[in-house]
Amino acid sequence: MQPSVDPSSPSPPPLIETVALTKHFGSVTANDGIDIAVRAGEIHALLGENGAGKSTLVKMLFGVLQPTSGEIRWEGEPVILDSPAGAQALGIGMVFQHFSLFEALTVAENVAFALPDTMPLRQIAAEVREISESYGLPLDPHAPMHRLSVGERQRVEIVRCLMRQPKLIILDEPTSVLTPQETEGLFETLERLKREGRAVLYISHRLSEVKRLCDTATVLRQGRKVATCDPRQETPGSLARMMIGSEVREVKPAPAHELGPVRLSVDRLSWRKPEVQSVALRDVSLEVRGGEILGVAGVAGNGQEELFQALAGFFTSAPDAIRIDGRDVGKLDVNTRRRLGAAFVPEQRMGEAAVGELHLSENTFLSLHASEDLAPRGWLAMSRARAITRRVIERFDVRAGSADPLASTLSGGNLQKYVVGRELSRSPGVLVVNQPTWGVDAGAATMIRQALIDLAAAGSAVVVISQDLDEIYEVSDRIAAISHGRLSAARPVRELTVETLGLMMAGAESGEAAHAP
Ligand SMILES: Nc1ncnc2c1ncn2[C@@H]1O[C@H](COP(=O)(O)OP(=O)(O)OP(=O)(O)O)[C@@H](O)[C@H]1O
Repeated sequence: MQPSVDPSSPSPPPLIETVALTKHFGSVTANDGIDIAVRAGEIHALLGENGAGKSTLVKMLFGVLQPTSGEIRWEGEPVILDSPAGAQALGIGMVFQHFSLFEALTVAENVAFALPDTMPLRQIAAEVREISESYGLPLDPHAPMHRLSVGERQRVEIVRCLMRQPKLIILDEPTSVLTPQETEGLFETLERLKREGRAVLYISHRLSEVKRLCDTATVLRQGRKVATCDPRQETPGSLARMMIGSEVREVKPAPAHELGPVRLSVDRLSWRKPEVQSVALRDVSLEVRGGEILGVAGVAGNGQEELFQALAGFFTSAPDAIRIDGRDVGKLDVNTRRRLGAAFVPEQRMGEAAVGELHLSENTFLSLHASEDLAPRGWLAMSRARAITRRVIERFDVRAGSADPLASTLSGGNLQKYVVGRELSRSPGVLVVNQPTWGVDAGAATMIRQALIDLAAAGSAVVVISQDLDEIYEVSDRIAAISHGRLSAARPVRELTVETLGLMMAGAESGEAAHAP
């Protein structure tokens, strides 16, 4: 006999639920009594400003961090998630923002590392192919990792996660590294996972994407839950208001100003890093005058990193291939270029721009000791480094648990604010910045972009390398595109449509050449 269904029976419990979940780091309360419920078959956004507590919450759900108090329930039952392996065994998968893949291994070999049992590599390769085809995540299981684009690497992480058949998939800012086409592809995959009855917990600062994709949103502010809503009923503006508690300001364009002389120039620079996976720079030339911002647009992996490294002096070139304020600097190292008034913000905030194990003042010292003379006659002027750090924290609203925290204890977006603020603190004559607002919330992104515009308006030459086309259009006076290591001629922003820029990013020098037969 069929069991009869009682219409008054309660709906199934959420797949995962937290009750008063709390996490303290010393005196910092990163999560304060959070209740969140994620149901099977929904895409649930987790929103909040930088430092609101999103990463802390998902790390507890994946067993990386242990709660100070509160409860996690899985399918209605209290559970203790004391390791990622334990979370995975229950059916929880996570795709982190920073991938953990081995360059020298193939796709299938990388997947093999994440699997609990020993499965023959041939079988793994076959399953990778099957999953990648059925979920619209095209991958060659035998491709070496170092050949893969950022988007393809993320697919490896997702396929690796799906191999375990998770019921809940957590994604931390998955679209920040993707091209618009790759983002579309990812959304289709997530929709399919939802149709299969799996749940997706999705951290993002891109509110228009959240509105389009997600069924529910939980909003955190300063460690507390402030709202649960249906983002489809909201606007990006109303979501931002819930996160911040006030309106997001708009970027103000620079007042009309005269351009000064050329402050940064590159003349026919060609270069290839010894590493196999690097992109060769080919005959790159550019000029930036005082008072202007040159935006460099491009899909990740087209030589942006190499261009940044060339300008910052991570490697040397012919003396006159790069000039700062009329001086040949091609042979000079980064500190000497800094002494000449240049400043640099690399894409990798942790590792390249900041050392996690050091306090912020020590990081300030490391980066500015040459340009700010913080080690006169061998004395370490740490009190000056601390004073600079205090000013940066204040001006850029860096939210931290103490006056001089370890860099590793800052949330990703707050560390980015510190790094950008530190480099801007000296009002450099030349600034080169790679992905200035990566991982920062809408309010902080506005503040950083405004600071770049104000710096140029005061007479500096600024190069902004960014994958975010909205950002490129918002801050730049002229835009060039980088493709396969070649930089197009720069065009004034007013004359450049997104379509033309798209063609330039695809390698057509003027944007029209792509139409040629
Ligand atoms: N290991 C730690 N030690 C001390 N404080 C920490 C540690 N990890 C995080 N915090 C603090 O906890 C708070 C929440 O950080 P969390 O990384 O969860 O924020 P977030 O919402 O993910 O931010 P973002 O959008 O910038 O990534 C921040 O104030 C951060 O400085």
